[in-house]
Amino acid sequence: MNIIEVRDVSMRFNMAKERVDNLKEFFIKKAKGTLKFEEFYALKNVSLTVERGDVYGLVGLNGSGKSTLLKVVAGVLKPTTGTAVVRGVIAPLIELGAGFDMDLTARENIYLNGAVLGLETAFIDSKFDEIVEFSELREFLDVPLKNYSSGMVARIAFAIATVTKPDVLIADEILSVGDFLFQKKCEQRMKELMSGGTTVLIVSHSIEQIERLCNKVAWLDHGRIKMDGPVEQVCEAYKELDPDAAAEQEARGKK
Ligand SMILES: Nc1ncnc2c1ncn2[C@@H]1O[C@H](COP(=O)(O)OP(=O)(O)OP(=O)(O)O)[C@@H](O)[C@H]1O
Repeated sequence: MNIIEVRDVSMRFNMAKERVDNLKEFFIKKAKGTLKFEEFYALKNVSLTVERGDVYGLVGLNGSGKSTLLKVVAGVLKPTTGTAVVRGVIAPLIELGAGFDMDLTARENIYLNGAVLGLETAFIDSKFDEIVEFSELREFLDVPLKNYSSGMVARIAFAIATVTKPDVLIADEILSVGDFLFQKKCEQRMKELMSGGTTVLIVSHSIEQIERLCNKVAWLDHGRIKMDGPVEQVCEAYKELDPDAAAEQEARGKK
């Protein structure tokens, strides 16, 4: 049974061709019709299916469209064409700090972020200690999040998102900002969730991590799926990527 179905998704962004320094200038140019945009496709005809229980990895060079695809699956971005369907409750860990207010303390943010994820206050009350234990940040609970390091924010975000046993966990590189001990702990919790039936869609630049965690992988290249399938096969091919060929291809793409 497919829990995630992405069908023929393309995502177009309009990129400004010239620099506009302020809002006033933007509106004047807009009113005059002199704003120039260049269309850019971050994703082009992407289709993929994730089955219940899969741990699905996305790999690809910088700018290949991995985060954009995760955002489309999480419903944060509406694709220009195509559809993305997820059958179940999603816990998105997409952008560090999304769903947090940096001026509030960690304690307040646990409730705020919980509410953003649709959790009841009574449920957060009952899980509060578990979240704090997992993130190992008890002594910083009353410190505003703006004074946290990125790894500390990731700890809180991961602890809240995984306290619910979601149907689908979507994680974008967020684990990479945690130290190696915390990464281990996150992987352990992900494995627990997976054995409880959670499906995982994860982006990582660590091929070792992808090989350790995933059973299937898609390799994105300039917004298209270059290859997908069993983890060994795709990772082997991706690791073979010749840096000179990649640079040449990159240069051709920019022309
Ligand atoms: N909101 C946006 N407006 C314009 N262009 C965007 C926007 N978001 C992403 N892009 C462009 O889309 C392309 C794909 O970006 P994306 O963040 O999905 O890549 P990625 O594979 O996750 O890269 P990385 O490995 O560097 O995180 C990039 O060229 C990026 O500049």
